[in-house]
Amino acid sequence: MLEMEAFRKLQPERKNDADSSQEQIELNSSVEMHSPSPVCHIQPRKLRFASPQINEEPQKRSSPVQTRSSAIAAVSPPYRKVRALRLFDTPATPKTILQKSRNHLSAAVAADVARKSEIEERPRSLPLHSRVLDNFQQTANVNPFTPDSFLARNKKRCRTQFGRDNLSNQSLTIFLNTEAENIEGGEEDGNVEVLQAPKRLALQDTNISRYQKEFLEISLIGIGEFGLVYQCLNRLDGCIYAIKKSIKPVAGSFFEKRALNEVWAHAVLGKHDNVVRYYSAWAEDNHMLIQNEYCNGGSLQSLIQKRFLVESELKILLLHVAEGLRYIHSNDLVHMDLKSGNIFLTKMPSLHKSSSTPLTKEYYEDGMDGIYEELSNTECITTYKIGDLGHVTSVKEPHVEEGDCRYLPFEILQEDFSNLFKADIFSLGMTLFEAAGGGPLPKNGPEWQNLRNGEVPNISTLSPEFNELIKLMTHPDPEKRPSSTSIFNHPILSSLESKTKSQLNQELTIEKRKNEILLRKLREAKKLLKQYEQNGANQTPPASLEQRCLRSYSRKKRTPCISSKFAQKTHTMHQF
Ligand SMILES: Nc1ncnc2c1ncn2[C@@H]1O[C@H](COP(=O)(O)OP(=O)(O)OP(=O)(O)O)[C@@H](O)[C@H]1O
Ligand SMILES: [Mg+2]
Repeated sequence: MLEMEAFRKLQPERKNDADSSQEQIELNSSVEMHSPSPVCHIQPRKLRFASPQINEEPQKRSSPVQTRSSAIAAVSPPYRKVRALRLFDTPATPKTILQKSRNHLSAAVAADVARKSEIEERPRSLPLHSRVLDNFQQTANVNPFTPDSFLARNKKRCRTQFGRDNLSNQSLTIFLNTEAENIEGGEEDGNVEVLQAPKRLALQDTNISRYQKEFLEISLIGIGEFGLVYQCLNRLDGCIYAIKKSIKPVAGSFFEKRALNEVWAHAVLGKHDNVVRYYSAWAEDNHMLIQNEYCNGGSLQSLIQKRFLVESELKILLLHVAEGLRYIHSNDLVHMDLKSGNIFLTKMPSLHKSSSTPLTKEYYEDGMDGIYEELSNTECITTYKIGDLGHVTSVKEPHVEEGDCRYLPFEILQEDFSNLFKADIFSLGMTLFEAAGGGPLPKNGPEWQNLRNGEVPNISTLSPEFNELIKLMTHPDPEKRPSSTSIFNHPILSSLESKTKSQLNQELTIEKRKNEILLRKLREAKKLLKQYEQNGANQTPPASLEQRCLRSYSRKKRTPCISSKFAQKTHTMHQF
């Protein structure tokens, strides 16, 4: 209740702090833009700001002997974002990462930055190319989510220094090993201070102007708590991308860490079919920009706002997201903000049109209507992708920045981070429940508690097995929840799991191509037959061809809608 009280108190404070223009867009929610008439779906969610008094509050932890259900009942509402602010003096004047890292910048840089920050409150762009900073040019971040970075696990943040032209994996590994050894040695000597790990490269030092030069902005497609997302065309490669631009300048603010975290996570995880693909990231005018794959189907959240998913669709959603999670978890990372607003859809036409002559009306009139229709129909294959990796953290060194409380399990709000994989499973269970029509999900109160007490209501449109699986995924005991791998192998997905999605896609494509080839052959054969008919009875067609064509023709006549059954259709074609 204290937290709720704090939350209420904070609302006006937050409004006062924000300038009026940014107030319009700085929604505590994810919003998707729909063209041509943009509609904003606002979802009140995360608490991001807190007063100093709250930070001073002693942290409330449940007694270890307290039962889970009574513990759940004791906490309401579940807003815990205040924890994040313990790092800072006040929300308005955070001890910035930039300030903290000054010791590690060269004297020239430090002096420069200090002078500039005195002059102006808001950090200014310092283009990379306009600065002559030898030390700076030899620095680079080491992504903390890569396996290499674990070699230097003692380090909280890394900024490495190595030869300009030796930026290979090998040199990086050597560097990290040396660094780790140095740190160990330093600890033995009791001289940890001297050997303290360097801080990361600040965004302010990497500002570069790319957005206008490289991209053509098409439209604003979404507004989140952290960023504005634009659909952009790359001027050079001609492809569409989603570019997420932080709403505020992040350099030197609390959000700098969040922004870099998202980039680091994307760079490590953006190579799976069920995770939004990452292309590049840069700092511009102290804003963070992330160039990602554009998902043309929008978010699951926007789909749910139009209609709920039926069980067959939910199975695909479950399969895809479980696969994405399996991949994330296999890297010892966790998402921590899985929800319908952070799952995106891509829709690809299932028909891979060949370069051959397209089927024409003639074949439609020739009784090929079913096949014509089927081949002309560009049905879409939906792929669900996990996006918004801003909360990703490593299970080995968790820095948990809690996501949306509507999807979070109780143990996370209790700061029990012992089984973070299962926290993602809980969030996925809640997402399925919401997508099936169980929403809108509560943010607090008895309903919120019931959902975390194992009392997830049955959804009448779902099979008992699917309802059971949702219950298992949202079980109050994290140990009882299935892992991403066991969900993937669950009997409910057995019909889908026997072949992977890409295998099925490939098979479908091959079959359709075969079909097109056979249709072309049929067309050619019919042409020949017509020619023979026109040339008169004196010209006898070769016996084999005549036989083949007639057989096919008669079969086609008997089954004018042969396309309705794919097997029947291919059987017919194979008569050739
Ligand atoms: N790759 C993408 N393709 C298409 N649309 C996207 C993409 N990324 C984001 N969007 C749109 O932008 C919205 C906000 O994106 P995102 O969730 O990444 O921002 P955020 O600021 O991190 O949000 P949050 O409020 O969840 O922290 C999404 O809900 C979605 O509508
Ligand atoms: Mg989001």
